[in-house]
Amino acid sequence: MHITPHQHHSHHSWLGFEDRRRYKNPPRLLGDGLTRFMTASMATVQQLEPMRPPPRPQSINDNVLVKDIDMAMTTPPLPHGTTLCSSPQRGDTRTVVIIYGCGQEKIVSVFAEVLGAPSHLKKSFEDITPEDQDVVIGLSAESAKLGIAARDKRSIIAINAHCTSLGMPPDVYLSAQCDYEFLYTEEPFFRRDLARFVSHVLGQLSHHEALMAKPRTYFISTTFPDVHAALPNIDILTVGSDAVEIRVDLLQEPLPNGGHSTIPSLSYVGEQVMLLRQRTELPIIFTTRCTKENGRFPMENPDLYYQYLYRAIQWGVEYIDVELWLPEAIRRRLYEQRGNSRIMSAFHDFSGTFKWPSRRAEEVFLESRRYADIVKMIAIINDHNENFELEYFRSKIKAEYPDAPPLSAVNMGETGQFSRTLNKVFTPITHPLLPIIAAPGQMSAAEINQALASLGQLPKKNIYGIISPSIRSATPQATFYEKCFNELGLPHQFAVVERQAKGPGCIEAWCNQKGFGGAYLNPAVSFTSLVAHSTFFASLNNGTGPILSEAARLIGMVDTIVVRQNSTSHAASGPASMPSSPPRHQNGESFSGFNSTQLGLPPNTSLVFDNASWKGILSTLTRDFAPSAYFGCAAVVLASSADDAASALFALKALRVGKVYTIGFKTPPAFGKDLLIEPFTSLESIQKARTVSSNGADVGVGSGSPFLVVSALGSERSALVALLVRLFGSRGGTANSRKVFLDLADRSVTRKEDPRVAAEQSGFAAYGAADITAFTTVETLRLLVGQNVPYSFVRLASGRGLF
Ligand SMILES: O=C1C[C@@](O)(C(=O)O)C[C@@H](O)[C@@H]1O
Repeated sequence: MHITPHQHHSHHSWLGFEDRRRYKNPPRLLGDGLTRFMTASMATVQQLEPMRPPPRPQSINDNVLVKDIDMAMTTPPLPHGTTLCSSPQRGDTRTVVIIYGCGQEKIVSVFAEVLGAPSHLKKSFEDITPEDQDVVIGLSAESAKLGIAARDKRSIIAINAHCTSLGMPPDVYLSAQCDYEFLYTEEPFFRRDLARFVSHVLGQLSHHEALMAKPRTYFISTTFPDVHAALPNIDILTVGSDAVEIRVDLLQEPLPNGGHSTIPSLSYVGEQVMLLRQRTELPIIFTTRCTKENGRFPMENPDLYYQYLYRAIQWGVEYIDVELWLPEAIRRRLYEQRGNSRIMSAFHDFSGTFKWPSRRAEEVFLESRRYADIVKMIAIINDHNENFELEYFRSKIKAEYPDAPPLSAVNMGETGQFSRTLNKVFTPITHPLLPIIAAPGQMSAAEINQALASLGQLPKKNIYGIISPSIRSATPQATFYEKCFNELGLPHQFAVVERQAKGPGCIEAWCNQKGFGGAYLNPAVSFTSLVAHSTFFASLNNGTGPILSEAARLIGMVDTIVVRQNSTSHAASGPASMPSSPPRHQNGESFSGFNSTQLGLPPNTSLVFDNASWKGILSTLTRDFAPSAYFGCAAVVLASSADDAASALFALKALRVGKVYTIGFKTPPAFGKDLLIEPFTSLESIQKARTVSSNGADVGVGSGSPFLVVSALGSERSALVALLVRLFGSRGGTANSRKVFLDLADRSVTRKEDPRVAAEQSGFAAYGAADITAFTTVETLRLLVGQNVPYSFVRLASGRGLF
């Protein structure tokens, strides 16, 4: 989404008269350019708040925050589960020890940089002291072997980093002894794979809770004998999937004699998992399906399953499929040792005699749930009615065991396909581009959606991109959304429409239609202005107004409007025709006084006002860095209004940054309470922040020279942004001091200086609007149509320019 900085009408000056005199001769170091900006911006930048004693930052999970917010209107809180994003956690705080191979010590500093910690090479485990807690320690594989078994596991987490490009498998002893193992290639090196791995194994990021909160989740069962074959099409294959299953039992490791081994070796499987993870951001499901359950893994030796499945946990695979027939001791061990991975218990019955309404079915469930985060039960049936028996079983389980792990249950074969359209948790899907289907009756995401649509379960809706007339080229966005709907088999229609301030083209008019299926707003609109003049929005939910997500509530800006059914009754399912303009009220002119039951939007429907941009920002920031790189750090946010800065501030709050210096806008009241915000009031204050040492007395409250610079200033301020970025850049520019610059403004239209170039020259990793837009689109589609369209597909399908 393009972020267009607002026009300001404020004539307040940034610095008071006193200050102006004081900075007539600003400190030399800061240079003339900045001085010119400060003088020039005096006329346009809003007055900064006087400094107040900053409160201590609070956790994003503190519900207290929400209660404190004064909103113009009280809105019902969003029920649990609407936030699709899990917030970053502090996670494992043990000393991270990276074991590196011969000549590979540089991987230690990459780990350190991703984690935002210093690194230090040491000679042995015994040399590690309690002072090293926040340091990433590197040990060579040779020296690590000597002490790894005896290390203090309470204070040390050992990661064996092995470069597969060197042609040797990892050392068997080290693999077995370490806590985790990171397999990587040198050329190309995928830093985002490392960031994802380490964020997962240290428990800083987890997608499981967010996935389980989604109304429906799917995973694609890949059936390739070699993952290489999947890679060219992986972006298309994974549209609509929330996870990718690697069927380890179907992998065929080539042997020198031209044949292939019955069981692929651990080192081959490790490489295959690495390859897949390098190319997809989706969580991976690691499956060793046995011969009795339609797989190829032999069953004579259950310990073999333990070896492979435990190794998958060490590789940081997100989901581990553990078959129920395995001895209890193995299932228990894997469950206990799963770390941040999740166990998917799996049960398949191919006998044709399995009955859902039986004591046995319930026993299977009860046994499965003992060591599971998700229970999967799959059977062959003979009669269509057995699909209804499964639905009865599903609802009974939900009612009788409300605290049990989610149940994923489908029937196989053509007769069972109906159940694949009804299952909501991790429905296995296939894709026409796969060599074989993984199980009889498997359907693709498009087939499931088409089936739901023809059964009236997925009514055709109108989904809008509501843009302001200033936004460029609406057509490519429409093409992109159409492509996605088409790929997913969704019946919806999409149109980009321009919003007017009032009358038939105003936002509420687009929303108040029978066939309204949701909208994104570009640019975002403030919650207060949306509801202040709208009797329609105010009339929703029996007069309590639209539901507001926690993000939208705090940010105050709405960029996504989601339609939600209030009760179990289904929406009117007749096909909605796409109007060229919203329906007019009878008297044509005024919308005041219309009520949602007469016009358009069906009764029992709520609208959820949400914000997807902050999630786009968070995903961009955590693509190449683990959340800990930001915890407690100082950040600088440049914007010409609080509205432009609010999504970024929310993302920074989620990342628990320590302190935020602001330039150009007034601290939004909602954030003043839970982020430590300090407006730059003078050149001197900038200078001071630049030079604060991170070893200073206030380490831990986010002081130290800023690690992150976020700019929401538009193209007309490019030169200024570049100047500020240089100012905060690392002087030495060593690998470990790489900082992050995030440019929220769309610069593709101007030829002005791109501040990202200046940022990269000054030791920053720089990200621009295209990245944030793509990540935001992922979130928007999840919110609007409940489907996961991976970032890589968004980038691919939207063309180079991204809309
Ligand atoms: O467990 C399952 C479900 C499945 O068997 C199916 O029926 O679609 C396909 C398998 O790949 C997967 O592991």
